[in-house]
Order: sequence, then C-alpha cells, then structure tokens
Amino acid sequence: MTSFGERSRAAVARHGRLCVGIDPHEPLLAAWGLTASAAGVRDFGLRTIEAAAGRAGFVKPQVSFFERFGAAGLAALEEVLAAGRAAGLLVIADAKRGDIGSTMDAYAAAWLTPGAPFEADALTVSPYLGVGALSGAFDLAHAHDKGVFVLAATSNPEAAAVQRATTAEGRTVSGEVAADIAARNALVTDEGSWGSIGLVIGATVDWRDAGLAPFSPPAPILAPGFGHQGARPDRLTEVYGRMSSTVIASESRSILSAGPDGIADAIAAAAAAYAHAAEGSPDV
Ligand SMILES: O=C(O)c1cc(=O)[nH]c(=O)n1[C@@H]1O[C@H](COP(=O)(O)O)[C@@H](O)[C@H]1O
Repeated sequence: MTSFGERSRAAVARHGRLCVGIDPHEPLLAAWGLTASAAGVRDFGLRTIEAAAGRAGFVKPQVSFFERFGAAGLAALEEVLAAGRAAGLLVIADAKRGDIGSTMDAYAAAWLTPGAPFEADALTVSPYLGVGALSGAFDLAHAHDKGVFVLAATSNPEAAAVQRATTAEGRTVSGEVAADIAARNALVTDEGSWGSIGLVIGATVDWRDAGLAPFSPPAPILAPGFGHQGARPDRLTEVYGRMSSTVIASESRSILSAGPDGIADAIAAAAAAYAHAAEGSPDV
C-alpha cells in the first residue's frame, strides 16, 4: 500500500482538489425526496458517492447526520463508507474524535483499522485534549497507510477565542498544533512525499492571523468553508498562499443542494472551479 499522504497527492493530481461533503441535513433530505430516517441518509449517501465517483477524488461523510438515527443510521454509514472506498474515492470520515490517549486509541481502531465496520481512509480528530493524546491514532494510521486530519484552525467564527489564544512563547494554539504535526510528519515521511497527518484549516480563516506558516514536509490541508460558508474557489491561492498546493477543498451544502438530478453536474462544476485555482503554487 501507499501512504495516505501519497494517495492524496495522486488523487489531487488525477481528479483535482475537490472533496464532496456528505452532510444529509434534514431540509436536503426533503428536497431529495427522501425521508429523515436511516434509509434516507443511506440513499442520500450512496447517490452522492455514485455521482462523485470519477468526478472527484475525495468524499467526506459527516458522521453526525448518520449517528442521529442510532444503530440503523450507523449501519447506513458503514454502507456509505464501504461504497466510497469501493468506488475508488478517498473517504474521510468526519467524526472529529478526540479524547485521552487510551480512549482515543479505541476511536482510532474503530475508523482506521482495515476490515473494521467503519473503516475509512482518514479520520478528522480534535487536538484540544493535547496533540500528544492523539499519538496512538497517528501510529495506527501510519501502520495501516491511513490518514488523520487534525483540527488546526477551524472555519467557524467561535473558534478564534480558543485557537488564536497565544502561548507563553507568543505562538497561537493553531500555530503550536501545526508545528507539532509538521515535526511528527517529518519523522516518518520520505523525502519529497506528502505527510499523512493532515491539518484542517478553514477557508474562512486568514492563516497569517491564525499564526500558521507554510510547513514541511507538505501534508494535505482539509479546507472546509468554501461554498455555503462563503469562501470562494477562485480565491484559494489568496487564502492559502504557499500552502495552496496541498489543499483539499471541501464543500457540502453548496453541492448537495443541487438535488439528486443535478448532483453529478454540480460536482463536475465545482471540480472545474478548483482545477486551476492553485496553478503555479509551489510545493512547500
Ligand atoms: O472537519 C471539517 O470537515 C470541518 C472543519 C471546519 O473547520 N469547518 C467545517 O465546516 N467542517 C465540516 O465541513 C462541513 C461543511 O459543510 P458546508 O458548510 O455545507 O460546506 C461540515 O460537515 C462541517 O462539520
């Protein structure tokens, strides 16, 4: 197998940097003619996967919308995750897990173990119990060529109060998280390759204000905030500067609102909008 970082790089080269978010909000289910139920989120997810296959490299099912329907919803999620991987998409489970180390290890096992019911290619995780508490997840991901996306600077406005707070050394919390991840990637990443521990940096955030800086080795940056939250694809290089080349741009509602008949075209159009967005941006 190839590392998640390198599989991400290959997916971006082949399909572009769009990630299709699978967020079956209740009004979207209604607009798609589906019920607010486990069966509804299953159909919504499977149809989105079918439309994304061959048109995008990544999908990101948002776990909450499946969890909402209990065991049946989670069974639907299992099907959606498996269908995405079978379709050749890189599947990022957006569960934002984070806990003390021993508990975090069990979450990592649930999402990143080959053959596990929730097996995904990568998992979103929160570092706010300490980046070190995620070590077991990083090790497991490395052992199985999986990926982890660590929340560094999230797209929501409430995040700034915590994430832009500064340490005694004058660095922002986001900057500390990013520097720690870069150091961890450097230990296990081959020269010239992308690291497999990615960062989440929202497209609504100015990375300079957030105290971030281009890091090395390069690693995938999951970038939500485009589309519904207001960030524009044509401003990608303005937003991410020298980090643009590894950005994976995630959109959910802006694409999903096209409905079941329009979703394939909406994905193709969104992919095209990012096609030239980071041209000329050097690998950092
Ligand atoms: O980790 C995420 O994906 C995430 C991080 C972040 O900083 N902001 C953010 O919006 N997200 C997720 O990205 C998706 C955004 O959805 P849309 O606003 O509809 O494109 C949701 O599933 C959010 O939970």
